[in-house]
Amino acid sequence: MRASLTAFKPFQPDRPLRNAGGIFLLTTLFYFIGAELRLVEALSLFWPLNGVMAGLFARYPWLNRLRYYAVCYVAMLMYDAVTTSWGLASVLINLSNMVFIVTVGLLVARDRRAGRKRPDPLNAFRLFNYCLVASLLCAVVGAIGSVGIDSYSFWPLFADWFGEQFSTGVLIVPCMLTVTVPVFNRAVRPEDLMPVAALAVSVLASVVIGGAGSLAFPLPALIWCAVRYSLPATCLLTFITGGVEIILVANSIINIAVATPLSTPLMFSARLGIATMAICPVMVSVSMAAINSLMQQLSLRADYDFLTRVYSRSGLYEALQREKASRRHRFLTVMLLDIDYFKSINDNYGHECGDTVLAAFARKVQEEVGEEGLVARMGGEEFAVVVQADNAQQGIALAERIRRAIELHPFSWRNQSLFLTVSIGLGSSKLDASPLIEIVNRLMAEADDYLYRSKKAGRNRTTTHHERADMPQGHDTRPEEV
Ligand SMILES: Nc1nc2c(ncn2[C@@H]2O[C@H](COP(=O)(O)OP(=O)(O)OP(=O)(O)O)[C@@H](O)[C@H]2O)c(=O)[nH]1
Repeated sequence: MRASLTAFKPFQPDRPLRNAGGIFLLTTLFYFIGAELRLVEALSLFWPLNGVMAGLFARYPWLNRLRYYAVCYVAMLMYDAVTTSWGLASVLINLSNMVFIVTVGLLVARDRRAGRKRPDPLNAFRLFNYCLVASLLCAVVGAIGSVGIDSYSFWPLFADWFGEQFSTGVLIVPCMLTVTVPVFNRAVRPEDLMPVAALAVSVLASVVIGGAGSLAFPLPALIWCAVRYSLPATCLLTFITGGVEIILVANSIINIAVATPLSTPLMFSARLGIATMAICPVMVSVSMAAINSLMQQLSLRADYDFLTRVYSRSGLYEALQREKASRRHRFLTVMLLDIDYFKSINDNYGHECGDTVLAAFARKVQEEVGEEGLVARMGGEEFAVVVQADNAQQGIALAERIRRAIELHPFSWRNQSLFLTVSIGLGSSKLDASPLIEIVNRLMAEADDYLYRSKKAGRNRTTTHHERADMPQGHDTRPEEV
């Protein structure tokens, strides 16, 4: 179910007709929703269309084409032609919607071209400013267009247009840019729902207590959501909270002016307050996303070797710490692998070739070891493999498999095939009650000793303390060498 939802892509660069159809349908749908929320004949209480379409054009940069904007505009005009008697005023009013959509769409597209894709706090703040600029421009055109069909003069209309566009834009555009199919990595626990519960309680408190300050009641709960949930979830919850607050204020269910009746300036102030509040959780959430991604990068950098993508020395010990509980087998084998005459690769083909070969070598070893063992780069051209097995022979057989695989593998470098060999020293023992790290350290020293012997005996071989009788069939019979 999730896979098919993820695979579904409503807009694609090479499907112009489908894109145009999608834009037409979405415009009509959100125009309908906005029109249904109209308090009076003229202006809507909550107008999601501009935020949704601006977010759509911002999310899919290839939609930033005159023809797609035209489809959107035509859909609005057609809706008005069928449902209102605004006549020519509709041309100007809908042009104001387009001003908002195009301004945000183009400004975000410009950001993308500048390579600012990552969710960082500055991007969130930039988005806030883009909505501000787009709302001001939209309000000028919208107020001029509305003067003829409304009893208000220009400035109250301008304030209404601006407040409405700005608040819905700030609430909806981040949502549109981040919305994804949710991923639940583990079962939802009751404590995971606490921030949402706190949010519901705080909105309820706004209704019960009332007054201008009550609009800010959900802020701490929203910040809690930002810390606990993902960026898309935070944007969605912020949007829902802001939208609900606007509707509750407009219907006097949240009474922010106990003594005076609801008027346009009051609504203007409420919308601005909600929009300003909305930026806080989004900024906290993007900060959290940036910190988490940095932490992940740092721990990856520490745990994995950057060049070869296998564990680093410290990463190996971290992984062993995690493995300590699972002793599924009786034996542990530690191998040290050292590429033979690696210096000559650097000397003959250059350091870049040496790096490429090291990465390919690590990949090949990892491929042979599979999921069963841990591969780490201990430094330079020396690697370690740690595997659990049912007996010592399994470890020896794996070492020989790796050695043969490397010997036969053509490492390619600029249309040439280079062949390498590897010397392996091996230590293995029964798993006893000692801590795993202690056993590994002991076996590592043993493996190092046998690696030295492999090198000394002529390289391209595996050496271990196991007697010939213990060795798998078909093996070399040199004493102490497999
Ligand atoms: N390209 C590249 N070379 C490295 C890296 N780390 C270590 N080396 C090189 O690996 C070479 C190791 O050389 P030696 O220790 O003399 O060993 P060897 O040439 O492999 O010979 P034996 O181990 O005795 O078979 C040195 O030339 C190092 O500069 C690396 O990250 N990238």
